[in-house]
Amino acid sequence: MSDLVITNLTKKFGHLTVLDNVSVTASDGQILTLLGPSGCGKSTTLWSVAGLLKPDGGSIVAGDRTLFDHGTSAFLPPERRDCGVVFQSYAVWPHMKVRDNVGYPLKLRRYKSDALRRRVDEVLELVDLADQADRYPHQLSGGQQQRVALARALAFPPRLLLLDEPFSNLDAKLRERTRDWLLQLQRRIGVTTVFVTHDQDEALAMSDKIAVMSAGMVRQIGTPEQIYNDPADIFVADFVGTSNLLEGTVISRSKGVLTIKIDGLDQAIHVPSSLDSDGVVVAVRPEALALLPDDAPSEGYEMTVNGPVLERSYHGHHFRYRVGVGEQSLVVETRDRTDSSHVRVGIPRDGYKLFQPRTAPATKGAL
Ligand SMILES: Nc1ncnc2c1ncn2[C@@H]1O[C@H](COP(=O)(O)OP(=O)(O)OP(=O)(O)O)[C@@H](O)[C@H]1O
Repeated sequence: MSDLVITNLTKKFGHLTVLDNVSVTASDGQILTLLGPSGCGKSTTLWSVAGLLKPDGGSIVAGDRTLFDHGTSAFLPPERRDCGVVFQSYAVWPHMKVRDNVGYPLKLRRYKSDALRRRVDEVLELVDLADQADRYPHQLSGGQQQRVALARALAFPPRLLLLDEPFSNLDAKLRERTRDWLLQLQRRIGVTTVFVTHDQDEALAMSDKIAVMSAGMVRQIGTPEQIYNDPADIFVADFVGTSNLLEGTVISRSKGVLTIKIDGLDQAIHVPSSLDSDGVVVAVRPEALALLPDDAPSEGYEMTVNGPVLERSYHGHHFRYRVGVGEQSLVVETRDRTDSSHVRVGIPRDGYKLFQPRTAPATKGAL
């Protein structure tokens, strides 16, 4: 088992910089998730850790072993890194029985047949596939094949478990069950894990730590709660979960308090902030908003806005309303039902965050 320390990792494909000084760490036994949109460099980072790609700069250290260090030209070949890798496509061998798939890495390491059989049985037990050992992959469901891939990754106890979008091919229900199951298993064996996904729900549910990436860079590193509740910039606020992003203009500032006019509304709000830009974006989660009667008092809220209900839909555990705010709109998610065509939306004091427009870092304060 190992800590993982990735420092200033850089990778180019031709002129395209795919990783731009990526630095991130995982403590022993943690699940570190690389989260970001397609093409942001998640898999390139993971493959660099596995040794399937050679970066152009930086270093990767796992425990007391340097896997890669550009400075000293160190590059440990993949077969000596002891990484268990699981890909989205399972990549199990169709012509081999389950037990032979799982035993393959042990065969490569010249395990004697008794020890090999014992370890294969042990790992199949671990992934709940003991009764499938003598079947072929095509006789198994997608979820079971994914567990064969996982068993193979765990057969020779890895220092690092690397999971590249492992649930993508599973349907929604199975995906959720497999995710819960994998989380429990990871906790039991305690192997340091790097998990790649573009699915924010998966990232929030699975991780000790999330690194949000975009365009080859790490935008924010934090616990799931930190990432969700205190996003560092608009990109993170928008990518992780749903955020309303209301654009506004600073009309005056005095002693650390900004007066802001939300575009399209006459109304001004006064908020403590050290932002020095002329424009601002108010980011607020749909579930943080309150839906009030049109004439409700505004006390207790930082801001209330009145507007027409443009859309409404029912989602089982909540209703979702889109409320017009001048030219903009706010999505409100609440258990409260209303049939009114015009409502008042309350934005609570600790329920929003101010950003400079685009990608500048956020001010302190809860979202
Ligand atoms: N072998 C390669 N040659 C050229 N470009 C590549 C190669 N591998 C990846 N890229 C490019 O590098 C960028 C990052 O790819 P990467 O697979 O790491 O992204 P990702 O975040 O994992 O995306 P996805 O979720 O779609 O897999 C992409 O623009 C991709 O097209």
